Amino acid sequence: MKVAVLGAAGGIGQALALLLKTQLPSGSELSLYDIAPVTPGVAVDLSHIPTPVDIKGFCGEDARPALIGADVVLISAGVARKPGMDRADLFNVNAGIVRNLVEQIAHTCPQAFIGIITNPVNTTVAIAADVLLREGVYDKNKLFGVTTLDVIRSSTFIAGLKNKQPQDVHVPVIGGHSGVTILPLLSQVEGISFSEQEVVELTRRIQNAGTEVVEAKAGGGSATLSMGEAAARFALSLVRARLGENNIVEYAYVEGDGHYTRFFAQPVLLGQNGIAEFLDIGPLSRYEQESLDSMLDVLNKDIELGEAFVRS
Ligand SMILES: NC(=O)c1ccc[n+]([C@@H]2O[C@H](COP(=O)([O-])OP(=O)(O)OC[C@H]3O[C@@H](n4cnc5c(N)ncnc54)[C@H](O)[C@@H]3O)[C@@H](O)[C@H]2O)c1
Ligand SMILES: O=C(O)C[C@H](O)C(=O)O
Repeated sequence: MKVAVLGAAGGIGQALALLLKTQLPSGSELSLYDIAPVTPGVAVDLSHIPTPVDIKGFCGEDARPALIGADVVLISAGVARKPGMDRADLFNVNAGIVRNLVEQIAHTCPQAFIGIITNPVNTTVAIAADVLLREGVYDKNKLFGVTTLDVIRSSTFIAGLKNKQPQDVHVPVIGGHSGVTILPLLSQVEGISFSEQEVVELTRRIQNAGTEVVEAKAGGGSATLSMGEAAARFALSLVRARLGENNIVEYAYVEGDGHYTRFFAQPVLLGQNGIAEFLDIGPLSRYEQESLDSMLDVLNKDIELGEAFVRS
């Protein structure tokens, strides 16, 4: 099993690489790529950790040497937010980076599962899909926008509020990955009930959690360590599914049946060939249904921006 991380010298990339070096199954290969010249050194550094995971680092303009034979590719290459910006402000730089890297994936490891972390995820996933489509290798069951950070944040915040163990609190988060498009389904959290005010306040906190980190870092970037953990969890689920483990369900921003928008974060059952089944989002409360209805315009515009970028 070979996992490649593109953007591996960055804040997320290094945290993710560390977690993968220590948690990938025995015999796995970890391939680190970034334009930054430090990247081979990051790999040498990690290689001194005594785990049975082989690791190599690559830098420069050409990602292909890092991608040869990759089964799973995670993309966190690109710029991150500073205070006062929203995720859409990253589009101008990150759209081109994602397009370029996905072109190289299409030519080098077209069968790989691809997890897109680079923001704005609502748009970069559409870019990735249409690049793969243009190259004739798109399989919608193998492309994922990584929204796991919204899921783990929700567990943390609710556990804190309700005095529970975070690992026991499971929260579906649907829609997309920015502002109002992030919709936690608090009505589906088992064993916990919320007042109307708690629902409104928790939903807002989960939607603004990225900004909470950006402001706390005061110009030093956005979430990297919690995202490293989230991305590792998601990547390890992809790896386990690809190796044949059953019953792995994750939430991710994927191209489903288009019932809401072309891409939508929803639960998916993973299998050896990617998404084995697109699962239903389940019953919604009135508040959740109204929130869902009112996010669709925003999400559609984010997606159209990505589609137009690839067409241009
Ligand atoms: N999906 C999510 O939930 C989520 C969460 C947090 C951050 N993010 C996003 O992830 C991205 C990365 O964040 P970060 O904090 O790691 O940023 P960072 O600046 O620390 O790291 C980004 C890395 O990308 C590299 N890079 C830039 N252009 C490249 C290219 N063309 N090829 C290869 N590497 C390239 C840089 O050299 C750098 O090492 C941002 O867009 C951020 O908004 C997404
Ligand atoms: O908020 C950001 O810009 C980074 C990331 O999308 C997050 O949710 O933390």
